[in-house]
Amino acid sequence: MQKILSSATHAAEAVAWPTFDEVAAAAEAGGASSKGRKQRAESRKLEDSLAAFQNSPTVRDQALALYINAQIFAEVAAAFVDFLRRGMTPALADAITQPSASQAQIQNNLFELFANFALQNYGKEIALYREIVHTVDLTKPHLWYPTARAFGRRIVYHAGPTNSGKTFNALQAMSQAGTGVYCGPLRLLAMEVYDSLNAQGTLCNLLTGQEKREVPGARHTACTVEMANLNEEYDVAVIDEIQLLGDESRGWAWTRALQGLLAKEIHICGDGSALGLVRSMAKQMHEPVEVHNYNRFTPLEVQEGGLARGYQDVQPGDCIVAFSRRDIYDIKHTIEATTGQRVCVVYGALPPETRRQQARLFNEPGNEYTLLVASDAVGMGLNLNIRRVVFHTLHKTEGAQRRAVPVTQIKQIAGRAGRRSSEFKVGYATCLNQGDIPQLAAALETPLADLSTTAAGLFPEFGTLEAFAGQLLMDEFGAILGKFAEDARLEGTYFLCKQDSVMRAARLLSRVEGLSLQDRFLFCMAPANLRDPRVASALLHFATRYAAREAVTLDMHAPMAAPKSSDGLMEMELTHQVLSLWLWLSHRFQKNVFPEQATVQGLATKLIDLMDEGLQGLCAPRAFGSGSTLAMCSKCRKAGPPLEDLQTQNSPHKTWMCPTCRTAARAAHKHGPESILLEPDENAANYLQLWTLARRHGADLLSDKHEAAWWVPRDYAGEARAQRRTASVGAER
Ligand SMILES: Nc1ncnc2c1ncn2[C@@H]1O[C@H](COP(=O)(O)OP(=O)(O)OP(=O)(O)O)[C@@H](O)[C@H]1O
Repeated sequence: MQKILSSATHAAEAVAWPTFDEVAAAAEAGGASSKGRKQRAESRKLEDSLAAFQNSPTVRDQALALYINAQIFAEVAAAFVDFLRRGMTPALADAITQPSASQAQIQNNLFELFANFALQNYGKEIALYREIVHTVDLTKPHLWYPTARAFGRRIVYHAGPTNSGKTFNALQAMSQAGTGVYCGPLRLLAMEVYDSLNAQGTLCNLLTGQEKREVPGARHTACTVEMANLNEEYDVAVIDEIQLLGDESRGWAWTRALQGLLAKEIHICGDGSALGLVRSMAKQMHEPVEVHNYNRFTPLEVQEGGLARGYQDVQPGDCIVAFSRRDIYDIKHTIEATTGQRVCVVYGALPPETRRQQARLFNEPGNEYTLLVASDAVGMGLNLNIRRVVFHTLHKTEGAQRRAVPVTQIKQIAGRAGRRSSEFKVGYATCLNQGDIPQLAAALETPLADLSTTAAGLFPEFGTLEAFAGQLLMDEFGAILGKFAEDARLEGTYFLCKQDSVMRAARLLSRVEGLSLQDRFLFCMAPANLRDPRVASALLHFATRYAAREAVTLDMHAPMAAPKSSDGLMEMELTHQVLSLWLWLSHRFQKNVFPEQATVQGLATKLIDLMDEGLQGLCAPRAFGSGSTLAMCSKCRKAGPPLEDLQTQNSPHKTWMCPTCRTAARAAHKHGPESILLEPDENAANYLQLWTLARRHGADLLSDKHEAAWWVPRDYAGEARAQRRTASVGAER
């Protein structure tokens, strides 16, 4: 502020400006002199100058430096102009209207008077806003962890491509230390580390959002990064996949761990793209960074040509990567039907235990499971005996957008081929379609140094939000969060993580009364796929019971039998998600409010067993055996039933179309080519209402009821946000 006040004295040497005290005394004395009044009445320039000051965006911005925000500026500026009119001495009128001064000079001088006026008359409002601004000052998050700053830490960055031994070496350092913690991006990875350390004889606990396994005597812990305990002291901490600092939703968890862990040595593993960012964060923290560079153990080669005859050309050891659940099962079906080989599946919506079980089946030599079909979830964590990665496509459909798979992800996924611990000494990568291969080759050739993670994510801790809310006197959680995002001050190194899912939960729970701000914060932070109405209604139900001070029990029973179809399996995946949500909450609220945790855990385990069993039976090769030629959708080119099956149905059509494309074509015919696929993702609470509405408007429900998408006439789109939904292969933590 000092700077602003003194800057006001540059201008208008020609006529001396009265001081603030002189103007205030004149105003106090009961008004301006008659000359002042006369001049005020006569001089348009005087009024124009005052109006220009009051409406100037520059002045408005300058006022922010005085902590006069946009909300109160109009009021303060109007009161100030009124004050000037009351204190309009001839000297002041002359100064404002002097012909030799520019508008900017006059505004500068007026600003000095304005600053004094505001400080004297709006001190309380200014102090309040100053506090708010400081609460949301996210420019120096490393200062949020004073104990860590005083701990004398050292950062060791293990940088290299996939399959180069980074994690192995970091874990060696951790297991050899007296105490240690591993912070991983997935539950599955935390479980792998927990298992392997315990198997080696280094006792290790497991801590994820959903479970806590304490091993007596353990001095090491494997956890998911969000669960990192910043109050515990360690000799060595490992933070895996450090480039996820830049993840738009979860980046805050890596930033928090990197800045807040109390460990003498922080070993971070990643592809090297975050090195620059980590160096600059370390500089702020005054901590040294030591870099260990790694090279891949085995070569990785691109295979030209793709799969000439489609999935009939797969070979044992192949991992096909697709980006939607529906594609994964279509491919599994096609391969099993045409080749007679058995296929394992791995995708994010499967519980981690099931994914590990599928990986074990695939890795085990001598069984019939020689192939794997996976989503991008395969890119991290599992040790797999993959010879070749085959990309089904290099585009992902997210919401309404079709986007190229990012280069870092292509590298990470393709890098799974030819793992050191596997039997394959060279890894290969290719694409189903030959046309995608140049994109694949270019991605794999892109040097890691060219990919940089430029900013780290942040998300407010509850305490910060609470202080902010207290000052605003707001109690609607969604509005508080929105205002926080609006007012947050950030600088280049940091960004505020996306809040979509938290906001969605806030809207869903907005009518539940009886939740404290902290309760609401916890319910909204729970990892839950609220786009699914069943999960959304479960969250609503849990919060409502909790708010009514009733025990939050689960009225669920384990299914009697393993699922027999992909739909049946999806039902179980959803049930498992609800159980996971309940377990996550049960670890954060009192045990008596979420009772019988062990029973729910048991139910989840039973469900996982049934899913494992179901997956083994699912899509077993049908009687028509291998070698059948499958119909191919004339639009999307997905495989369908065997051609001979279609022929026996005396199908009059020479071409075949899959149910999705058929529905789309029917919708285009009925509603016009402009018809669109609608998904009500805005607020899961009104899902059923939208469904009813959409049906009433004649929308066509897609064949897969869980995909919750409808083709509707374009003019219906105004009633809800239209967006294409992809099946959830979602990321899990
Ligand atoms: N020195 C070693 N001795 C024995 N096995 C090793 C050694 N280094 C690495 N490995 C094995 O090689 C494989 C790849 O190592 P690691 O997982 O550490 O690689 P990474 O660079 O972290 O890869 P990613 O990022 O893909 O996980 C693992 O199976 C690991 O156990």
